[in-house]
Amino acid sequence: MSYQEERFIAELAVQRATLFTQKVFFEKAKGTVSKDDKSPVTIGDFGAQALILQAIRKNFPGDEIVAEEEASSLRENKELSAEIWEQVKDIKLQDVEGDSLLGGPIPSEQAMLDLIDQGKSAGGPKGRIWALDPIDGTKGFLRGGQYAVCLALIEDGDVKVGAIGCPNLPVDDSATLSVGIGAHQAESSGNGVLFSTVKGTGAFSRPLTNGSLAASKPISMRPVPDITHAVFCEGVEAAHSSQSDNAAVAERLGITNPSVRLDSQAKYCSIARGAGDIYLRLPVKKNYQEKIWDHAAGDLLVREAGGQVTDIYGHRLDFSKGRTLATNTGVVAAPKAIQDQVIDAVKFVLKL
Ligand SMILES: Nc1ncnc2c1ncn2[C@@H]1O[C@H](COP(=O)(O)O)[C@@H](OP(=O)(O)O)[C@H]1O
Ligand SMILES: [Mg+2]
Ligand SMILES: [Mg+2]
Ligand SMILES: [Mg+2]
Repeated sequence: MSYQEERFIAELAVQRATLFTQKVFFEKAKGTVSKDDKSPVTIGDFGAQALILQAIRKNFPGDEIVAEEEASSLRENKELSAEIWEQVKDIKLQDVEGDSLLGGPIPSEQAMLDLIDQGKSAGGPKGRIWALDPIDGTKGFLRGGQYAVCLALIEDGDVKVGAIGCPNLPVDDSATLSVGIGAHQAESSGNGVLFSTVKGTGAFSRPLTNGSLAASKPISMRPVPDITHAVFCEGVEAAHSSQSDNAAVAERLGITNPSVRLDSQAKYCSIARGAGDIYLRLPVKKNYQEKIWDHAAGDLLVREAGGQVTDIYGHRLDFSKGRTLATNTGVVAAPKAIQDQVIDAVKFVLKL
């Protein structure tokens, strides 16, 4: 199977949802509510999920979907639901054919809520399962930093297709990243990248547009002949990944370059295009299980760009265990040639 149709729909759906998130990004009030686990969700997360699930349901009605958000809190919060609908109802690509391929405008507020609730699959080892993170890095989104719209197709536990929209990453692969990117910078025309990949075909990027897809170009990780010159990409939120253990691993490897800190799967995207080399996500809480939607697309993108992605023990991420990576702990992503060296340093620091 070539997955060309899946890839095209995924790219276009992510592009349209990203347009929506950008609109919310520049609003002062983002309709933030706190979920049961105390993490934030916004108008941007809910709306992007509705738009992408509409596109999947229209084009691949038999597939299952594992998505991060659900609509129960919105059904009780009529005001927020109405606000989201107000923002979602007019979203369309300036490409009539493409927009109708995705299902055109969502017909009603009720239809929007029902779409948001279409992502409750339990996941697992069999069949075609889409994994969606409508906004990854919601805290970055709220801070005015990096965030990403992430979609992957998993078939029989194996990631086959990935598409990631990063509205605040520079189009230029080698541009230096500013982490505390403000609304002013984010609005500049040089930002907004759509990454995509199909297993066995390499990794690609293109500028995000508000219409049809721009031309894509292949990307790859950069060679690291001397590991002491490598650059880490790591998270901003200290509660999601241990920054002190990360620093200890860097020291063990002799790396003195400062880390590039950014929220979301923009970290996978950055190392996949050679704007950084190593991404470590070292556990903070002992029993935290990583979510499949936080990693599926990025895992394939990095591997297709010449990297390896494992957990802290060196085991490949296993997307067949349900909604979480239940058998993995943490993430270590690096160019293939140096991955073993990085794992050795991680094991040393974490005393594994
Ligand atoms: N204790 C924890 N350890 C690791 N990841 C966590 C976590 N608590 C929340 N997360 C996840 O971290 C993601 C953001 O990652 P990062 O810090 O790399 O930007 C969040 O995605 P969302 O923003 O989609 O909720 C959330 O799923
Ligand atoms: Mg979240
Ligand atoms: Mg996420
Ligand atoms: Mg999210």
